[in-house]
Amino acid sequence: HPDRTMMLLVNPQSGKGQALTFYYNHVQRMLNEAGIAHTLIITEKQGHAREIVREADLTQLDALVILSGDGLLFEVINGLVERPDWEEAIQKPLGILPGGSGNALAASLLYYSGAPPVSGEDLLVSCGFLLCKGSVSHMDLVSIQLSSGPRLFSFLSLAWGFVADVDVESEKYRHMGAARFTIGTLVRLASLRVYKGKLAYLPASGEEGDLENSTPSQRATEAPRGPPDSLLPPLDQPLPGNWVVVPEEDFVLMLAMYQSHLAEDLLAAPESRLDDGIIHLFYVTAGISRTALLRLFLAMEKGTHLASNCQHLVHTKVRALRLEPNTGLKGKITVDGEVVQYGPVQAEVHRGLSRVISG
Ligand SMILES: Nc1ncnc2c1ncn2[C@@H]1O[C@H](COP(=O)(O)OP(=O)(O)OP(=O)(O)O)[C@@H](O)[C@H]1O
Repeated sequence: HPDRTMMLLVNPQSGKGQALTFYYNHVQRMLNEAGIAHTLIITEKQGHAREIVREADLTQLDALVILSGDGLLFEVINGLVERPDWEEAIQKPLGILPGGSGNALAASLLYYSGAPPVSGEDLLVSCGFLLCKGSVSHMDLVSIQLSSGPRLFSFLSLAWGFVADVDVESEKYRHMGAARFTIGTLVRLASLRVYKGKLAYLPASGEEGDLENSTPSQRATEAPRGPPDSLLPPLDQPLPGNWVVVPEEDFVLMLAMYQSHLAEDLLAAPESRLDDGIIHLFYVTAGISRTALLRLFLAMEKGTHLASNCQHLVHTKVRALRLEPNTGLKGKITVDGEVVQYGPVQAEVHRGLSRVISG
């Protein structure tokens, strides 16, 4: 009898297109030796994993594991939340084996475990060990409301401006693996620009309190999937008085992170923990020089960017935030690295809503 049974979803196209090779070279043997039975599912197209997870019988499974980039896990999480039994389904332990080009969650899990940082196939093997050890932790999810469409549940990041542009534009360098972000950053630096918008947040310190006379901020037409947002008024309504409005309206980037790593070699939020219930909000205001911005990104490899005392970089811990970009100007917003509708967006952290195998 196997000790555990898992569903393993593999995106053969992720990263440099080596995920299946990784499976046959490393993962299959590791799982067999650890007594973990697994059903291998090779995803065929975008949205496939989401469909499978929405319909799957989860009762016989101990975990859902993906061998891919962060994009596939985003689909799995949102597939779970869309189920009528979402409350139970979102508790199903998730596992991640890095096969993509970003692999931010995999790198974050290794970092939380205290092991020294590694990348590429070494990261895969290390994450394989964490998976086989099998201890499970809670993981924060952040609900994301856009001006239309259902809520999204995010485990990694919400980005606007420079970082979102690099994320999207560097897609074409995917075959380079993790180096894609370095190349993308250099290319974007050459055409550095300002993004205009309004940013506000609810600080993580002090009195939070749920919304008084809580107006449900989910649209009435939306199926009630996922926990309600208790800190956010509807997107078109004013914010409560305990929110902080950022005085500047000219930005180079906004990045909200809830894991430590933005990519394998980008330690963006060194203080972040899996289930601390905190969104690390970073923004860089306009006026920063190209050199200073480059220096920040280089420092991020070691996670020392916050010690650099850059006047244009602000870091604060929040429970919720709202961004209203000036939509007259072009720009991009990404959630866990996936592009979403450009326009007003707000987010609220749901502490420990999901569970992940963290070793
Ligand atoms: N067989 C497939 N062909 C094309 N796209 C797929 C396939 N299977 C899944 N996808 C989609 O590809 C997208 C990217 O996947 P994923 O994020 O896992 O890899 P990646 O982009 O290489 O990695 P990263 O997000 O780390 O950069 C996801 O939206 C996923 O749904």
